[in-house]
Amino acid sequence: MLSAYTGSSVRAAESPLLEAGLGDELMQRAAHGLAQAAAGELSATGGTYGRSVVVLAGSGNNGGDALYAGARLQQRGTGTTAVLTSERVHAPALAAFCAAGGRVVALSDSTLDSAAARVSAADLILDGILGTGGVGGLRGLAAALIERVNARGTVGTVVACDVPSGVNADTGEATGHLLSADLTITFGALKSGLLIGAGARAAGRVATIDIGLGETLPEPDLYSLEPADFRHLYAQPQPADHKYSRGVLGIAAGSAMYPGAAVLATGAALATGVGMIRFLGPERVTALINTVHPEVVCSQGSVSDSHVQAWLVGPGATEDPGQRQRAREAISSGLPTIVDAGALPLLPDTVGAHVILTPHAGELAALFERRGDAVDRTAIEADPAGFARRAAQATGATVLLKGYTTVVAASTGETFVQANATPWLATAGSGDTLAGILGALVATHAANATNNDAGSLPGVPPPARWAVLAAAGALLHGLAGRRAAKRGPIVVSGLPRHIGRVIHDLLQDPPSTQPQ
Ligand SMILES: NC(=O)C1=CN([C@@H]2O[C@H](COP(=O)(O)OP(=O)(O)OC[C@H]3O[C@@H](n4cnc5c(N)ncnc54)[C@H](OP(=O)(O)O)[C@@H]3O)[C@@H](O)[C@H]2O)[C@H](O)CC1
Ligand SMILES: [K+]
Repeated sequence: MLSAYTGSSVRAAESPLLEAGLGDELMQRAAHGLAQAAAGELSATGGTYGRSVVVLAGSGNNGGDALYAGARLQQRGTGTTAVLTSERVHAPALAAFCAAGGRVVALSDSTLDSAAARVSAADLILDGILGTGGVGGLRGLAAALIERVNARGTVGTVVACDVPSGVNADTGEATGHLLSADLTITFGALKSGLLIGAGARAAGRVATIDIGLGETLPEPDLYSLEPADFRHLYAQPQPADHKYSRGVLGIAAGSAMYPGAAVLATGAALATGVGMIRFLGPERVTALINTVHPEVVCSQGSVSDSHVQAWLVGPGATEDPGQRQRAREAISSGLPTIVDAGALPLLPDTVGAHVILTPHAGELAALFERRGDAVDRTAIEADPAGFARRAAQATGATVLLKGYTTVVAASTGETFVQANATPWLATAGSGDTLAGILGALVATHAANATNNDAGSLPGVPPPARWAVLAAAGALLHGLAGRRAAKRGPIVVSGLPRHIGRVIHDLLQDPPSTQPQ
């Protein structure tokens, strides 16, 4: 499991060390790590000697890190040019850079175009314009430079120093022009903004350099499950198990208008592995489920008459009064319940953490609006972790917010971010399969909760266990999507096949499915 910290908390962790006079030491460690990583990138594409490197250096310590790293690369034989984007610059770092033989270009209206051309043609670019001290997107000459560079394109590798400049290290928000990185080398601790939203998209591969903050770091701001975590969270069948002890999932999904959502959610739940599924719905939908998934027990009955360990309600069930009634009863049943799509508007004022909401940004905006808290969808997309937390706190539920990166917030504040998905999963029916996966994980967990520790990870407090499971579901869904997309566009009804294969791979030691 990865732990990430806000830029502000890393700065706070640095401050006692800075007060103790260790500022230069920290910066040298950062610059060493950055130069090593940059040299590695150059070596992989033909070596360091004679290669052209451009250092984009802003006014603060981020520019200082990049200039010191540039000096080290120059000493290894690169031809290095620093483009200073501000009149202010970290003076000792610039002196070291010049002493190593680096060339310097001060950015001005008259040098903008030639500097942009140089950046575009460089073998490697170190982006040190802004780090954790940045406020808002790039401005002034720095913004104009990046706009021109993006218009020309880059031929070399872009390595971001700490964060891609202009990305908010706390939230991942990014406004204005941004130079997307191939690799981000971040210092002291992984920054939250590199895991979420625009920051995650701009960061490329991310590596963390230890600069000795160690004990001074506070509790993490965000967690992210890795493939190796999955087998500690998945309740594997035991020899004494039978279909009831494995967990029974109740599903009330689909309607005459949207029967397909029920098929997709049920198929994904079956592929995730569950003892039994009891399916409730109108006759037309149960007939379809019986045909497509003959192992499912179907009826037109009620929630209170169905003995299950967990519920999944809502996919494709928008207009159907019977399905709405079942959703209401499931939500108030006290059993773990996945509340998706058409069931979201039926949520009472407050629920417990065992109720897992699965909105996308538009559905979350509607949820806030129903509670008299008008929030724009784009605001949610810009700060998904902040709004998922706000929704979890307001409702008491566990909130899984779907998007390019999926965020899961526990009502107690612990937050998970999973960036395992592929844009190919942005297709109709994808959310229904995620809901099915979650339903199966929660039902098997509920059935197994007393005899194993599925759903608990060291370091994550027990109240967040539903959030951990939901994050595991997002991980599985994302990896299954990636596997499916290897053969081109995803056909969602074929996803269950990949879910099964990914589970098989994740349960190996070590897991053979790696994030790509
Ligand atoms: N503290 C340490 O010893 C270590 C820091 N590390 C690195 O330092 C950065 C954080 O450095 P800091 O100097 O605090 O901030 P930045 O380098 O990010 O730059 C802030 C200055 O940039 C200007 N600014 C702010 N917002 C913008 C913007 N939107 N567009 C353009 N310029 C902006 C502003 O200066 P002005 O003169 O313009 O007011 C800020 O002062 C951290 O990210 C690490 O890379 C190392 O980790 C080592 C230890
Ligand atoms: K940067």
